[in-house]
Amino acid sequence: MSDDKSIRVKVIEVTRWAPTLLSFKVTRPDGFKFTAGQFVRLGIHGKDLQYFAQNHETKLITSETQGHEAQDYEEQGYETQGQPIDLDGYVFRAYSVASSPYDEFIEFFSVVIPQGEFTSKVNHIQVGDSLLLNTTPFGYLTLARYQLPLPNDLWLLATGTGLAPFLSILKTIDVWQQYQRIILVYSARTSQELAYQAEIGSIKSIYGDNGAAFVFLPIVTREADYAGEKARIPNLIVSGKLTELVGQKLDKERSHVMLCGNPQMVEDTKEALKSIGLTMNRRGEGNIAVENYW
Ligand SMILES: Cc1cc2nc3c(=O)[nH]c(=O)nc-3n(C[C@H](O)[C@H](O)[C@H](O)COP(=O)(O)OP(=O)(O)OC[C@H]3O[C@@H](n4cnc5c(N)ncnc54)[C@H](O)[C@@H]3O)c2cc1C
Repeated sequence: MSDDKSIRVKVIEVTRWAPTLLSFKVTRPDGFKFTAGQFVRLGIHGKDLQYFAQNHETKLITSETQGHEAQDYEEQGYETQGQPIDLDGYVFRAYSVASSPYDEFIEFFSVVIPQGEFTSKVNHIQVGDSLLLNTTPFGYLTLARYQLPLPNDLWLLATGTGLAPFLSILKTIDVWQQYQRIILVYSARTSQELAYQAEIGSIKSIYGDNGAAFVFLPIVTREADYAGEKARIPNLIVSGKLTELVGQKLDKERSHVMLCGNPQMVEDTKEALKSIGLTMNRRGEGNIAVENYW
């Protein structure tokens, strides 16, 4: 099995936020273009990861069936770019791009599911490892889906790694020029799992200076002594507390809303938004756009 869209990319940076949460940057394939908010398919194979080559126990499990060690791939190199790659044994998953379309690298923000076929391997990635990136970008969680004229406010509501497409959107200059206010609501289980806080803190000054006003509302759902907001996003909408916390009304006339992450949160939030009069976006019209992660 092979395809000519998958390109070998090299891991150039890994950041660990929490035991089950990490980000990684990979080299950007020549000519690879995407729109902020889109996702790609990433492929992983234990033979391309140094950990599996070095870890004796795991090597016993993987090497017999998977053949090569990471070193072999260093030697075969990344010059396989553009050539069909044998995809046998690779596990592919959808991943939103977290980096800006203008960046020279591509960044991803990943959960680790201990029994997950893909992420149990991603958990061990190190600088120098390689992954496959299918260079066809997918998805409509992008600004292009909305018809002009745009309303005043853009609400970006994320749980967990559902933050990724919004980071990419916030790292474009257009979004800051097209809206008057951008509100990012980011919910995680614990404060440790609220990743990218420093980056979010400086994002407006880098990409949106003189552009839209920015409100960032971090929320945790499972940490009893967290000093900030502890609530679920749908409840905040229905109770009207979101308006109070953000200082801005979420309404049909002036808001676009994008939701991304946990399907239950997406479903409940959609219903909460509909209950206050917002509508799903179809063919450019309506307020709400969504992306489910599983
Ligand atoms: C359009 C799209 C974009 C995606 N973008 C990302 C992304 O940017 N980052 C990312 O980590 N994942 C993303 N995912 C999910 C990703 O494709 C995988 O499901 C995830 O990496 C787990 O893979 P796995 O093989 O280890 O486990 P899987 O067998 O795929 O999933 C096992 C279970 O883990 C849970 N799960 C899956 N993904 C997540 C998650 N992100 N957070 C919390 N629990 C989860 C679900 O309960 C799922 O049933 C995206 C999915 C879709 C459809």
